Amino acid sequence: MQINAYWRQLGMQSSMLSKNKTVNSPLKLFNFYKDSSLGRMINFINEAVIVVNANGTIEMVNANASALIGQTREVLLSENLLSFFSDDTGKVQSHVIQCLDSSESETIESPPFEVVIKQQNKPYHNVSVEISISSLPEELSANNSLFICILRDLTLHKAEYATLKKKAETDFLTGLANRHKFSDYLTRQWILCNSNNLPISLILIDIDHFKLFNDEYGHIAGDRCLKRIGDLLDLSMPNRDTLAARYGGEEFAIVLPNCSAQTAQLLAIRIKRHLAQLSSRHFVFSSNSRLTVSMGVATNENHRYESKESLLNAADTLLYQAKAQGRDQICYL
Ligand SMILES: Nc1nc2c(ncn2[C@@H]2O[C@H](COP(=O)(O)OP(=O)(O)OP(=O)(O)O)[C@@H](O)[C@H]2O)c(=O)[nH]1
Repeated sequence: MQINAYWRQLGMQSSMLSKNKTVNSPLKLFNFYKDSSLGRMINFINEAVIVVNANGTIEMVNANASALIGQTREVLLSENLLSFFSDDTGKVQSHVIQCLDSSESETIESPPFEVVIKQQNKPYHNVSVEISISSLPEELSANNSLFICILRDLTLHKAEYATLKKKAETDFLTGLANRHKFSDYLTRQWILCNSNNLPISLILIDIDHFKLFNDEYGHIAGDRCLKRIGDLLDLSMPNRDTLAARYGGEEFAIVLPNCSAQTAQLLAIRIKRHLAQLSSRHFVFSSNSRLTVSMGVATNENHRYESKESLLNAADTLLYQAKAQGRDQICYL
């Protein structure tokens, strides 16, 4: 494909098209470069390496890069690097063009940036890649501005990051969100609900006399009890926006964005009923009484509270009111 026609097809600006840069046929250049020291060197680099000219046409490519894109070297050589990017916004294209559009005397070393590559051998399969672009010195370019692009597959890195992030946000014992995640989520949802004039509710749940349960059955049974309560809360969440978290030792919290006071109260009643059923079956003291919970429910409607901290304080006060009034009950305004 003619290079200028290619750029037009990509919708490039006419100023870019009119740049008077010397561009030889890629195949001709490939034959020229493949036996050069540069050509031999990139084959030994243990990274995916692509050399492009100022128009983005691929002039050299090593085996790692060819495997990453999922296309043979021969096919890649007649293509433009940008045609393999998945770039709906066009931001990556403009950035690459900016890097390649340097004057010939200028040395370019772009900080690495992320692009998504459409893998050619796996339809609809995209891979996130970090790319850095540097201009090659004149003696290696044979009078033709050349740029070396190093591509690093981010798939493994992203998977590891996701695993670590999940771990950092999860309570080890119950598998619910931990307090850190709860706090972040409440902050985000508080801002979102307030800016959209939507209510937001909070339920705090504290197990009654849990110390007695631990004293009677031991800490391992206590842990099992916390885990089962966590599972039940998780199963009771009405939608994906609702977040159940372990707030402290034997305390749980539920964030309910876009949820009215009435709906939050009904949910609290339902959860308490389910917990009572679970308790009657599994968590009964030798005195024959079962494990119970106390709950505080607060809702920010019509800007009742000035901050998320005030909402949290309100739910906490209501929870302690439930404790003070004899436990095993729900308090709300
Ligand atoms: N097994 C187990 N126990 C825990 C864990 N975290 C906190 N606890 C126990 O929870 C109990 C909390 O005791 P308190 O704060 O006195 O509260 P309580 O006995 O539930 O009494 P009230 O809240 O006043 O009804 C303590 O005995 C803690 O050891 C945990 O991860 N596992």
